[in-house]
Amino acid sequence: MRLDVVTIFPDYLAPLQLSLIGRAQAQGLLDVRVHDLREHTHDRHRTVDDTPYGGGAGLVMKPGPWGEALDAVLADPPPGAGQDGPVLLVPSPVGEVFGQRAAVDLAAEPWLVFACGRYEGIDARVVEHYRGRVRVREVSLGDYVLNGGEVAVLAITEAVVRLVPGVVGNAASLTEESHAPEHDGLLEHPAYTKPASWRGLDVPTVLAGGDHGAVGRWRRDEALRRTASRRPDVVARLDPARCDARDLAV
Ligand SMILES: COc1ccc2nc(C(=O)O)sc2c1
Repeated sequence: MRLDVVTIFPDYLAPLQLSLIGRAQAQGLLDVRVHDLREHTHDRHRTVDDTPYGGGAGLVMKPGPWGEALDAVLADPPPGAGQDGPVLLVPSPVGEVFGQRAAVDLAAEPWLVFACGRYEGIDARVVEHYRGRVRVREVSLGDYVLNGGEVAVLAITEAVVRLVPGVVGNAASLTEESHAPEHDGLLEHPAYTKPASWRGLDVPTVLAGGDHGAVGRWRRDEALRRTASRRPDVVARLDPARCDARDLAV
C-alpha cells in the first residue's frame, strides 16, 4: 500500500515512522510519503491561506497550492495503482464518521492520498475538482472538531494499515476485536491475565476451567452484554440473523 499525505505540518506525521507502521515500511508492505504543501507556493511568504469570500472569521486554504500538490502526487502513481487510481481522503468535521467498516474497505486499496486541511478548511473547489478525477471521501473521527486533519490521518492510517495482510503478526487477533465484522461489530469481552487474584479481585472461574466451549459462550455473552449496555447505536445495526434480542437480553 502507498500512502501520500499532503500537509503544512510534515513533522506532525513523524509517528508514521514508528512501531507497527514504521515496521510495515521496513518490510516493504507500506510506502509512506509526506509532502509539504508549502513546496507548492510561489510567493516569498509561502502563503497557503486567505480570507473567506462572504466574510466571516478565520482563513481558508487557497485552491492553487492544493491543485499543484495533488496533481504532483497523482502524476507519480505506485505500481499496481490500477485504473481506479487512489482514494483521496480529506479529514473534515463535515465528513462521514470514520468507522471499522471504512477501515476494512480502505485496507483493500493499493493507494490512499490524504489532504490535511487547517484553519477553516480547504477551498471547496478542491474537493469538487478532484471528485471528477478520483474517488474522494471526506471523513471525520467523530462529532468533535480538531485543529486540522493531521491527527485524523494518524488515527485513520493506524486503523487501516493494521488490517493490511502481514502488518500484524497474529492476524487471527484482528477478527476478535471490537467492531470487527467477523465479530458482528460487537464490543470485545473483558480480558484477564495472571495473577488469578489481584487486590481481592478474581479472574472469572470459567476462564481458568479449561472448558473451551464454556469460555467461548462466556466471551460471547460478555461481548453482547457490554455492547447492549454501552453502545445502543451498535446494537441498532447488528445483523438480526446473527444477533437477536434474545442474545442481547443476557
Ligand atoms: C481544517 O481541517 C480540519 C479541521 C477540523 C477537523 N476535525 C476533524 C475531525 O475528524 O474531528 S478532521 C478536521 C480537519
